[in-house]
Amino acid sequence: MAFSATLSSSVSFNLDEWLRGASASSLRSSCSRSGRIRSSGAMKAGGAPAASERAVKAKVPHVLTVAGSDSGAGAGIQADLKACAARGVYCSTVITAVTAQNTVGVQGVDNVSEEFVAEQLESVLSDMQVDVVKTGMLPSAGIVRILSSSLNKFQVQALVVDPVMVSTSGDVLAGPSVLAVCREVLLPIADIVTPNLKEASALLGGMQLETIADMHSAAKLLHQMGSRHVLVKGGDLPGSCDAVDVFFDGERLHDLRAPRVKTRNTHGTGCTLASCIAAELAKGSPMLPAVQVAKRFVENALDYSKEISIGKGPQGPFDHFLMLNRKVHNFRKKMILDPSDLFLYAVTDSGMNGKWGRSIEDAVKAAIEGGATIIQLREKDAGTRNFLEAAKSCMEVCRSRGIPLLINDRIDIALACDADGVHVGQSDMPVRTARALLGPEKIIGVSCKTPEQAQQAYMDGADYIGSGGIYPTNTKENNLTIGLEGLKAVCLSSKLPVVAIGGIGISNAHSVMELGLPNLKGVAVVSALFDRECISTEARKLYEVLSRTASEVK
Ligand SMILES: Nc1ncnc2c1ncn2[C@@H]1O[C@H](COP(=O)(O)OP(=O)(O)OP(=O)(O)O)[C@@H](O)[C@H]1O
Ligand SMILES: Cc1ncc(CO)c(N)n1
Ligand SMILES: [Mg+2]
Repeated sequence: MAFSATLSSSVSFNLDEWLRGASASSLRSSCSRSGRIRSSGAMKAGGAPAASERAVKAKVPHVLTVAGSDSGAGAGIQADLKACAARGVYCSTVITAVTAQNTVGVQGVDNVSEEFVAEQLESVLSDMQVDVVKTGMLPSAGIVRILSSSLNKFQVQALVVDPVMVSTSGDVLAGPSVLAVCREVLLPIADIVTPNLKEASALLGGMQLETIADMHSAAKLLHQMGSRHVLVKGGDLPGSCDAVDVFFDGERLHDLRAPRVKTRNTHGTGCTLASCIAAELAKGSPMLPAVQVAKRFVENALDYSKEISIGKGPQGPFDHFLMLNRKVHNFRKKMILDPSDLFLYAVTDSGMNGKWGRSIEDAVKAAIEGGATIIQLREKDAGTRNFLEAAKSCMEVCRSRGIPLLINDRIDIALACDADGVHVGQSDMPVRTARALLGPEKIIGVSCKTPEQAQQAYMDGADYIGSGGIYPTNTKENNLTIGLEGLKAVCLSSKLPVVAIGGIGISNAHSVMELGLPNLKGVAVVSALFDRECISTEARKLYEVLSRTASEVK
């Protein structure tokens, strides 16, 4: 477990390997039992596994948390699981105590018996290849001793000790006898110990900790107790407008500063921080970057969770996955595409808006007013910053009117403004990659000219197909016109709903829709709306044509 001190100070650490995302297990092969990292030359001399061996099984970075359950799920085991999942690391759990806890405080604690903690440790460690062990609430001296002997029996890469003693609500989770054993058996084998101010003070026999200078002294003293690295957390430091933690590696002190997020939702920050450190170590990170990444993760999650409200007590949990405060939850009624949304599909064009002196938002508002059922922002000329600002405003316009908004091509803009989805062309981001980036609930449309492309779109997980150009158009250069025959071929072979696009307007929309093709759900238009003086009037007329044709075809 002497792994990380040498990692952070050793120049022989293989940075390339780490940047490629190598897990601790791959680093382990270059660690001797004493934890010294050999040079990459020595690694080669030792012989890398054959490519075929490496390809057989992908080792997943693995953290084992030995901690208590928090029924409110803000801290403890639950925070650890969420933190590791958010950082892309597998997390197994040995539960030491079950607490009845919420945002008000801790109403009850039931310790798991020492024998059963031992049994859980044996189950996990005898079977699974754990990279890093992280400890949280260890409610009795006996449990600490059992953990220590398990760690003796089963070697792991690193040990992260979060010496949980008191919950944020002030309830005691581990008494003084536990502290004494922690000092005696855990700190000497810890790669890092992460006390908050109260815990650091208690470990140091009641030392007063009120300033950053006090934290420096505490970090050095805790290092002398055997932990290879020390992080004294200053979340509770009075009168500090930054959240300052002090890191000591035995040689240098680092003040790690982050702006203090103004929020009540800080329950579980300590557990999360320690789990993130463990997760980064499991991926093969050296210690200081692991701590920096973990601290940034906590800051980011707190900032993102400022507006969420869970529980009636003074300290709420936060959201590890940065999902819960999305305004989308308030407005979005349907999560996936309703094919009827494709009926009158309006695609914006920055050139046309420029020509008519309109903002994108005004153009979008007018299109919706006239009956557009879905909007796509296709702003090929806009700079990223301006596009994002416009996209955010359009999102507000569309959300408040219940109309889906898609972004053409720019997955980054779609993510940044939380759009409903994207539309991609055959040479843009592949649908599968877009899906991986956007998640399962976003809408993805793809342009297809042929039945083969339509089949592929379905297999790749697209939600709809845009097929064209149906008629010649100036909006898209060098665009092959597939005509009504091409559209027919795509619609007949497609399992996905189709919207026709390219040169369609009031004069010819009827000819497209009267084909009555299965899966053809509507038409997409650019110039017919946006290159006209009154967008809403044109949209209204087009909507009428489409409705009339639809009822004729029925
Ligand atoms: N309001 C805040 N803004 C930014 N960072 C914070 C804030 N509060 C705490 N932190 C950071 O969160 C991490 C955990 O520190 P903290 O002192 O809160 O731990 P803790 O008391 O053990 O937490 P808990 O017991 O609630 O799990 C530290 O990196 C700290 O700087
Ligand atoms: C179970 C548990 N572990 C740790 C903490 C520290 O936040 C807590 N409140 N509850
Ligand atoms: Mg804590």
